[in-house]
Amino acid sequence: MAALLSRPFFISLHVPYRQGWAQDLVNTFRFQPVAVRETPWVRQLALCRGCAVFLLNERLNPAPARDPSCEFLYDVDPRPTLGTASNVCFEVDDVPGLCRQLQSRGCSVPVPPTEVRDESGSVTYGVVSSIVGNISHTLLDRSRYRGPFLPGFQPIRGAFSATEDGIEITHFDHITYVCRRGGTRAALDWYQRCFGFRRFLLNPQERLDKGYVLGGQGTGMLLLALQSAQGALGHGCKLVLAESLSSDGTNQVDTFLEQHGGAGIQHVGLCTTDIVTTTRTLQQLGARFFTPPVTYYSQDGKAEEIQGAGQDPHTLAELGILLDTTASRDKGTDAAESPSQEYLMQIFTHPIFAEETFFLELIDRRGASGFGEGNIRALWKAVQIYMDQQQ
Ligand SMILES: O=C(O)C(=O)Cc1ccc(O)cc1
Repeated sequence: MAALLSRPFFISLHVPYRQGWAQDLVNTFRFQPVAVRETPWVRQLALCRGCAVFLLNERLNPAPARDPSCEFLYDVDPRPTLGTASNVCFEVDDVPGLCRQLQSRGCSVPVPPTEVRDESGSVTYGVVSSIVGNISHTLLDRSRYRGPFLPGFQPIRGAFSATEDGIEITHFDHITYVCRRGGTRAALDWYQRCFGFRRFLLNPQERLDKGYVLGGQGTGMLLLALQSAQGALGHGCKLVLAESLSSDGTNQVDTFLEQHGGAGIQHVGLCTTDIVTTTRTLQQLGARFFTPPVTYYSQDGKAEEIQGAGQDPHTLAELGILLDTTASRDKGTDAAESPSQEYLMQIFTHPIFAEETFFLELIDRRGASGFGEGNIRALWKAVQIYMDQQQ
């Protein structure tokens, strides 16, 4: 029996010491610090917005010995020389059973099932390595724990009130991986076989055997999408796998591989219920977003498409928000044309670390559970323009 995985409980970021990323997530994106674990060697800070939790990990001092206080709890150390998002934690019922099953399928389990407890109860976790780059998955059973976060962490109270500050972020919508060339199929098979994820079509144009190919052969990228078995209920996890098809190595996927030093998590989609207000507030706080090419809003029928969806083309153009009505509702692998009132809106931040690697996305789904072909093309072009300007 494959595991039934729900939305990630947390996504772990590992950052070099004193680079200020925690401050950025708190001051610019208004993630709230909820719990901290600090030893002389490591600092782990849980930052939360709605149900989206980032665990920000910093090594303060080189580990002198194999002692638990030198290690990151609920994770493995990817030993980064640069910022990286490397762990996605899923809550599961039976950690020992799932770890045994994964091991019998040939998976590496760097942290075997381990119990951690404090006065509020106990949790069991294990960590399994993904076959994609530096990614690992923490499998966690919190059912016996009553504390606010996890044992080993101290709660932080009253940092600021996250209510009614104009930022409506509810949960992680999807996680997009960049795979090495030729690696997406193997990643697809691994997540299907080991975690019971199911393939879904990004939009009605995608062919099941080919995947979604963006741009011409030799220039673009290949995308494949998966969702966890609970995805159909709207509480699962969506994964998007991207691979470069370019022959000259100058696109955003190749740039990620080069600057990240291999495959890994490229971006995380944060679900919002009000993308216009949230984007405006975040821009005022200093967040920087990719602006789509000017031709995006003037292309044939775009203004009508936006108006038909009940949105204002001027507002979306002013903020740089993309809107797409081609993203299909979840119909498994037999996606059909979706009614026009279903649509989604997206906007992508600039990379949040010093390198052109990891970024965030805001996504506002209005009935559409796929991904917008026009939006992905627009992001692709916007990033190409930005990268050309950086050179
Ligand atoms: O639209 C999304 O959120 C995706 O996840 C698709 C995607 C994948 C890779 C890119 O470099 C850009 C867009």
